[in-house]
Amino acid sequence: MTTTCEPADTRTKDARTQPAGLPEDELAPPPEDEEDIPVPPGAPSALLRSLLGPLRGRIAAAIAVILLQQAALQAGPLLVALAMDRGIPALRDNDAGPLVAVIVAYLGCALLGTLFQWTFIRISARINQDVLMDLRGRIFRHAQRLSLDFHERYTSGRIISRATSDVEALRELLSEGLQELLTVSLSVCSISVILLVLDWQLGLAALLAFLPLCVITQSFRNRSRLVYRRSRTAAASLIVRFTETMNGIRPVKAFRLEPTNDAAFGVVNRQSAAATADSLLEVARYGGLSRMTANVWTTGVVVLGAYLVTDGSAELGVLTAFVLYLHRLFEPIDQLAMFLNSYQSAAAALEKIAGLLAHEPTVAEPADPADLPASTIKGREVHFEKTRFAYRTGKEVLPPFDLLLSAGQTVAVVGATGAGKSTVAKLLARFYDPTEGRITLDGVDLRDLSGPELRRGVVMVTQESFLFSGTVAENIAIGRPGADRAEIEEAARAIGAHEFIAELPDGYDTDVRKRGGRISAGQRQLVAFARALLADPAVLILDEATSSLDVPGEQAVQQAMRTVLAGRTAVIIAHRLSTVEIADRVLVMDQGRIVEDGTPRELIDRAGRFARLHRAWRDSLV
Ligand SMILES: Nc1ncnc2c1ncn2[C@@H]1O[C@H](COP(=O)(O)OP(=O)(O)OP(=O)(O)O)[C@@H](O)[C@H]1O
Repeated sequence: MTTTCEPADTRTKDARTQPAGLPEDELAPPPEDEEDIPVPPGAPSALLRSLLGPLRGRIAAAIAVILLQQAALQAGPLLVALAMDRGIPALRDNDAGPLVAVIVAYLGCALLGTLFQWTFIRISARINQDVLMDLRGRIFRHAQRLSLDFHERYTSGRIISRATSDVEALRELLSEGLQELLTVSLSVCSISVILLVLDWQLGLAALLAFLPLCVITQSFRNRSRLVYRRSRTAAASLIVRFTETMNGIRPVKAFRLEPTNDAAFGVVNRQSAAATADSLLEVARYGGLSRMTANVWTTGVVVLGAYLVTDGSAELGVLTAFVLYLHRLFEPIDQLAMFLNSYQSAAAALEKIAGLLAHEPTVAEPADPADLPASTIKGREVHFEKTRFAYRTGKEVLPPFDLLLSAGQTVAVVGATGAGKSTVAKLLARFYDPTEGRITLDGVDLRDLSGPELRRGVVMVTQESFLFSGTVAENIAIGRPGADRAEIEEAARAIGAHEFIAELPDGYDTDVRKRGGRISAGQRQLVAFARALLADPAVLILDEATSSLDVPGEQAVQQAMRTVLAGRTAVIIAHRLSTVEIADRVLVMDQGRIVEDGTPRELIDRAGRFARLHRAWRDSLV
């Protein structure tokens, strides 16, 4: 029933600006519905603040250490100037003292610089790890909290790309970019001050270079922002295509979809490559322009310096230090380009992560949860009161719908495909909330029940009987976390699953591997029933698998159903009419309405829709 609603074309105008050489329709970013998740203004910066806020102390320590490292580093050329203008003249007068002092100071600074650099890397590595761990945890927790309607349109691949490739973009910024930014800004500030102190005229002439450099940087930022957004979208599309294909590997094999998928993957792969190439082109353009500006400027300053030295208004040692400092001033421009590269990529990633984290679940936990009334019996009364429901994108599936199920009743719901059977079940399991009206459990609105209370109240066993990676025992224990081995085995025995589990290579400790590859569909259903039996809910919903089992398998499942349903209120979406025989009541649905309602016997005698279905089924058995 899971659908992926991909709007026809959500490309932005800018995203359609493609580089030459590849066909335009291929390079357009794949249609994505991410525009459906608006990013509230300020959300990315608020997220960043909330991530860095708790680490304020360590960040301050990192900045202090990098300041000290810069001081040690920038002292180098000053000491060279001192050696040339004071040390060497003193040596000519047979006084080696000043030169030796300068050499010792130079070596000391180099040693301290290395030490501070090492300390900074240690502190910043811990900050990075903490931020990334926190962020990954938040994405995982939030994605789990989000409602089913969200997951139906925001594919799992996209969530994975938020938690992997987007977090990776942030990691790059934090682990390399931030250090570069701190080093570059500190070295630019300290060198600027030194240059002005050494010679204010030359210093001013050198610093004027920042005017054209700022213009070039701003233009790079504006141009690259769009390219990086495109690049993040393309990276997500790659992961989406990958996960979708691997999740659907069985239909892929069954329909020999490999060539078609190869072609489709090739398109997103090329889109991603083109986006990355565009971003690198921007970096190269920025790096080239800024370096050329810096070189032209350095030449001009050296010419001016040479003139001042000839004029006698500057010393040669000062000009030498100036040239060394100028080299250091402009050298980090390449680093700045790399920083801006990681910054833009991380900003686009942070925007997408912030959008996901700001999205609130539509099926929310109640602020003031209510408890279910105490009951002496296992089952509870279920009441759909004037319930209407429409999926986010579609027409109304349930027109005003009223249904009362008494406690302990086993109800089978039948009807043509698309009649709304699963929708009724999913509303009762509170996967969605009704658009209008309410659904109550012993008179309490499902919306007022807390998560744990709802889990005790209603459990749904879905068609796929999904098994998580882990052992068979762990899969059964999902029904009641903390259940001991005896309880797990008791549930399996009651369901009739013990025999086949005992025959598995490691019995209950057999790893079912991904999607229970090692056990059959019927056995998977039995494990799912044992899980439900252990959960012991008041209301159990079974969305019966459509796959036809062999006769012994079907009988085993029928028997297991009787055990698991005993005493509780049960709703079975019945795809096999044999299942209906264990029901007290049958509902026939058509276009979201109940068109027949009665015991199986009554409906067969009434000669209506169910009777016709039943007759056809009986005839097919002979
Ligand atoms: N997630 C969804 N988003 C939008 N529309 C949906 C969604 N799930 C179901 N529908 C639509 O709601 C209607 C009822 O679907 P539902 O799955 O409840 O039918 P059903 O009786 O259970 O069918 P089946 O026997 O084939 O499982 C159908 O028209 C279907 O297309």
